[in-house]
Amino acid sequence: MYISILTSHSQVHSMTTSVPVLFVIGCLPILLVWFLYNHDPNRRIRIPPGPKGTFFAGVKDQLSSSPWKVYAQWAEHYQSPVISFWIYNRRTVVLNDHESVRELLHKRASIYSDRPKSWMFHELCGRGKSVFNISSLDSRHGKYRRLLQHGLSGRAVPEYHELLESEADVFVQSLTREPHAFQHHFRRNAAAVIMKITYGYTLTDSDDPFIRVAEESAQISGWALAPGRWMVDYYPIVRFIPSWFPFAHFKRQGAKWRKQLESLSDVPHNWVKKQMEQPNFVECFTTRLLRPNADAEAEDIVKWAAGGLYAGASDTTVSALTSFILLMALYPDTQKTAQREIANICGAGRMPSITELHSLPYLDALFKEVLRYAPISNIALPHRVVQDDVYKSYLIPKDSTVIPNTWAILHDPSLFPEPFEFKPSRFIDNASISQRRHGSENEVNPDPRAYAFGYGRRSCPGIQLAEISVLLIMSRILSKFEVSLPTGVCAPQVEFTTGITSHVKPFDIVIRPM
Ligand code: HEM
Repeated sequence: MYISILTSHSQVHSMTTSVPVLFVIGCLPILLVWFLYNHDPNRRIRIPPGPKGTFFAGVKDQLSSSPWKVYAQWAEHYQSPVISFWIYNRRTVVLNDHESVRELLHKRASIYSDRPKSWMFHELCGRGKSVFNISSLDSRHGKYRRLLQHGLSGRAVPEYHELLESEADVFVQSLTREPHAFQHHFRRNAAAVIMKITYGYTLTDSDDPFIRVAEESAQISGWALAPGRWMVDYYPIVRFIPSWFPFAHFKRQGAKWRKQLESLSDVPHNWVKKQMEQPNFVECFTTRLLRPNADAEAEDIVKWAAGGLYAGASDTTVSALTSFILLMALYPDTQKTAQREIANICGAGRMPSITELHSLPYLDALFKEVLRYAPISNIALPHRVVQDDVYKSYLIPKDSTVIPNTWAILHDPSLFPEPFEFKPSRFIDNASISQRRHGSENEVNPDPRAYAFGYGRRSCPGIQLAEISVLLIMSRILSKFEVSLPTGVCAPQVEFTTGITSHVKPFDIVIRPM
């Protein structure tokens, strides 16, 4: 009976049209609940807001030479410190405030400490194992960190005091002879210290063959890592194009750079091994770790960890010291206050020893203000999140590149009142230095080192060495030289270079021995 009713054509027709209608009507309450749920701004989990960009390139063409400023403007525009957008096919999330950075990069470091993959640099150039680029999921990452922390820890750094002091003396002599070449002297000082610590190698002159090797590697790495330059970084499928193919220039270039980088990184390592065959070789980071019968893997780990030291140290302290000396010319009162403090504590005309540096609170504040005002790494290095995560009402999708906007944090007026003023006294006025070091969340003028040296499991392992090296050279300059603008020259606008490490753009200054 039931079947016979259904076989009637008209009845079948009316049934087939009414079923979907009934279905939709039945679903309406569910759809309504879904709509309300998803459009309730308090409950909806959504991707952080941000500009859409174009279909192919995303926002790539909207990023100026100072992307950190653009990110900060977008954060203001979208009224959200966490913003997101596409650069080509890569989801990028920028953290513009200290709260999101602390919560995600520090507290959830186990999932936010990976690096985004650069197919050109990591795979084609074979640099995926480098300290800076290795994946946090690779067991080598932890091994590198342990070796570096051991060689650069608070206990290890005092072993380098003698070296730092004697190289600081060389620096003072060079600056007295050629004051205009101050940047060159900063660079030589940084290289001499790190080459001795890492390889036990004594620098000959500025045209030293080891320095040339290191600079060449850094230059090639810069080209291979240039954001937006290599299509293979965004569309990795193209890596399968054969090298002979007319449009496969990137593959031929990658293979060439791979060979060059391999032989360059072997130069200092093989030199140390040769030294170790001599009875009186100089002890250093590499010799302490190389065991006589170490297997190839263990030796390779030491080689890469040592390579990370030069890469980390060669340009960063140079940037801090360049900013410092230029700012001294612009802020003579600050310079005088720091000079008075040194004269009071160490005696007029005497240069502080390394152990005296900790009794100079104004110098310490000056160092912090240089790091804050002119961050060396405005956007640190990019991190990658390895799984989907939810922060407040935002979904941070797995594989997003996560960029901490250190510049925005260090210029946030709620953290650092009058952020564009250069004012070292901000770190002395309210509380003692020790209280600030691990300050509370809502503190005003917190210690900028918590941001300037990066985040989570990727934070800079060289912080202690960097700090003492920079403070020492600053103190030598302040106690032996007077820095000023040339007579009759108005104070120039402070501008910054772009790149992984940022510098204050040089302008004319006069450096006179006192
Ligand atoms: C004032 C000087 C310095 C500053 C401001 C600085 C800052 C930084 C920053 C921002 C990062 C990236 C952190 C992140 O990804 O979150 C970093 C990483 C690193 N730095 Fe430094 N650094 C300085 C000096 C040094 C020195 C002297 C060394 C070595 C002796 C060094 C070795 C490294 C290494 C090996 C890494 C890579 C860490 C990793 O990816 O696991 N840095 N540094």
